Amino acid sequence: MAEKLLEIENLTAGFLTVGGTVKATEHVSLSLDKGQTVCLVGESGSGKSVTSLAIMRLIDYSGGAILEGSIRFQGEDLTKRSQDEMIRIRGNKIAMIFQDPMSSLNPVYTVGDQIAESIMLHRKKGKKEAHKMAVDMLRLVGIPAPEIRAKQYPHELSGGMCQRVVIAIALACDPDLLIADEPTTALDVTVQAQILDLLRSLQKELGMSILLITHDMGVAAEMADRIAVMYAGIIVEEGSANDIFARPSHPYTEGLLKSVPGLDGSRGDELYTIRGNIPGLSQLPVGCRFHPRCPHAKDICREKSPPAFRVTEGHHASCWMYMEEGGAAAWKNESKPEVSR
Ligand SMILES: Nc1ncnc2c1ncn2[C@@H]1O[C@H](COP(=O)(O)OP(=O)(O)OP(=O)(O)O)[C@@H](O)[C@H]1O
Ligand code: NI
Repeated sequence: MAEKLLEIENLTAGFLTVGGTVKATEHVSLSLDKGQTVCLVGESGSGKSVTSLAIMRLIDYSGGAILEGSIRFQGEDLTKRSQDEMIRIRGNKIAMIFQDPMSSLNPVYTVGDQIAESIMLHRKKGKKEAHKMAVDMLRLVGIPAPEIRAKQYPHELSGGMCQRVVIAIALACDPDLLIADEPTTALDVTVQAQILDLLRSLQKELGMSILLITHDMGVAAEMADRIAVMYAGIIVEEGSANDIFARPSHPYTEGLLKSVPGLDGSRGDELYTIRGNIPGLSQLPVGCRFHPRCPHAKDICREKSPPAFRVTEGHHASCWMYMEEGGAAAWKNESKPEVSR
């Protein structure tokens, strides 16, 4: 059995607003094994970042709170830790990188200084050694002429290089878990592919686990061992990447796949868009949250929220079509002809 690193159970997190408490994630369960990459995928506003902020307990600082559930990391429940204890965990065992590399770097310090700072803080090294290690880190993340680059400021580096520096800073503490929230969204496609390659090779080399947050199924296809699809604050489908791509079992997942060129086997000349928009937190529909946009919605979908049904071992989908045997096949047949093998 693979070793569990992170086990989120029933996580509900939300914000206090003038109109009362709004829940940005509800009953989210997700787990990640040692060395694994799990992708959390969904449209903008689905609650991906809130989930990562909850894991890091940074949500407490953005006007939010964990309302229910547990987050077991290496066997301890992070929801029960004090912020002082979290500071140690955040720096040393869990690292996080964000979408915009420029805003994560300090413009007035050289990149070498910034990496060295992180090394001094987390690895208790002296200044000289930390600077030497910073150059090694720059080399590790694939920056050419690292000795020279270390003495430069962020504005002297390209966006892709800055993101490599941000990754170096995150890895300076040798984390067991790296949470990457849309790490390549701000970068152009070629650089994006390079950064994803880098993350993959670093993961192999360092053995860390990655929770990768993305709205892009193409990125998930490249990176994920497992995929959790999030919609309006809940996980609507979860399974191995192979299962999700071979047999997307929630209409929302299928919509996401159809909207990416080439992923569903089509040539991508006629791209699909899921009709409508994701609902706001204060206007969540009754029943299945996806039903107003779902091409297969039935009466029950408008009335009751579906539980997670088992599609196959380790693959679940929260869609009423799974209630009756053969139901899944029923909606699949409406939208796609049977593939003969
Ligand atoms: N500080 C906050 N106060 C109130 N509501 C918030 C706050 N932060 C996020 N939300 C709400 O929580 C919901 C989920 O937001 P979240 O940032 O997790 O989405 P996301 O899936 O990461 O989207 P994106 O792809 O745009 O980053 C949204 O409806 C958002 O408006
Ligand atoms: Ni986000």
